Amino acid sequence: MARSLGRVCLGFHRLGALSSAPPPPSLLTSSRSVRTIFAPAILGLPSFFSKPRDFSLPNSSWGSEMMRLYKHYNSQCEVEMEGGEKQEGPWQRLPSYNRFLKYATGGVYLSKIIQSKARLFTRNNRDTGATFEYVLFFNSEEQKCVAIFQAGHLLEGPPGHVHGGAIATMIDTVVGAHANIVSGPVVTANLNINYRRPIPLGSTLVIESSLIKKEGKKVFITCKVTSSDGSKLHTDTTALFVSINISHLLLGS
Ligand SMILES: CCCCCCCC(=O)SCCNC(=O)CCNC(=O)[C@H](O)C(C)(C)COP(=O)(O)OP(=O)(O)OC[C@H]1O[C@@H](n2cnc3c(N)ncnc32)[C@H](O)[C@@H]1OP(=O)(O)O
Repeated sequence: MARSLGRVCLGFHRLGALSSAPPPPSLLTSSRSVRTIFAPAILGLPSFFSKPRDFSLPNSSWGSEMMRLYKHYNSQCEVEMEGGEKQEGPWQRLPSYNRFLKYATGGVYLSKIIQSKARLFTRNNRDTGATFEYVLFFNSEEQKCVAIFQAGHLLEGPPGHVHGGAIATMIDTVVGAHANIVSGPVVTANLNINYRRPIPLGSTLVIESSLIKKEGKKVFITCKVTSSDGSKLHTDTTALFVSINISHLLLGS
């Protein structure tokens, strides 16, 4: 009983933190200005009991293109100054965990069994490399987010190629993270994707989002999916995000 109460309290504590007044805490790896009011819940806060796995770090399934691009951006997250001093660079790697909010919409708590099993689906495949392998980097000066994405064999749609819904998932993940940084808690209101060329399974892709404008509660973002060398455009997207209060999700309104 005490244990389950503890879990509920932890849940409320998280939500309290999410819905509290600005300024939002910056809870990513560095103290720079990335706004992460939603991120601790979306990306999953470390539990008190075990060190969570950061899924944005390389694993053995990553191919050479994935590693090359990872190193390219990661090397710009921290730059060495004259005299060996290290400073934050233009890019920030966004850590990524597999837990999500513990609550369902409709104002009803999920059953304890479902709560304990709930996971962010892009980060929940035990067969490493089989589905979504990706890492996100954010550049606050340029207002750009870049994901490097390796599409695993279980994402098949048309024979040998990636399912359109899986591509949409990755786009929504990138533009969603971007909008969240810009504006705090948001949901996708509109995602308009043009599919230009099929994506072969196993490909490494670059997904790049750019902020167009923020207008009141609305955030407009564009996004392109290209081949890893940038020579092929696979999709282009416009997206609209709308800011929400966290109670919007709890009440299912
Ligand atoms: C790390 C992992 C990150 C993953 C991130 C993934 C993000 C997601 O996928 S979220 C899940 C998918 N999205 C959803 O479930 C959202 C469901 N929809 C909703 O909750 C609501 O319809 C919501 C919040 C979008 C809009 O609610 P609504 O009550 O219409 O908001 P409202 O305040 O009236 O509208 C705000 C503005 O947005 C505009 N707007 C709302 N929806 C749309 C739309 N679909 N198209 C164009 N404009 C829209 C309104 O016209 C209004 O404009 P203005 O301020 O100029 O009058």
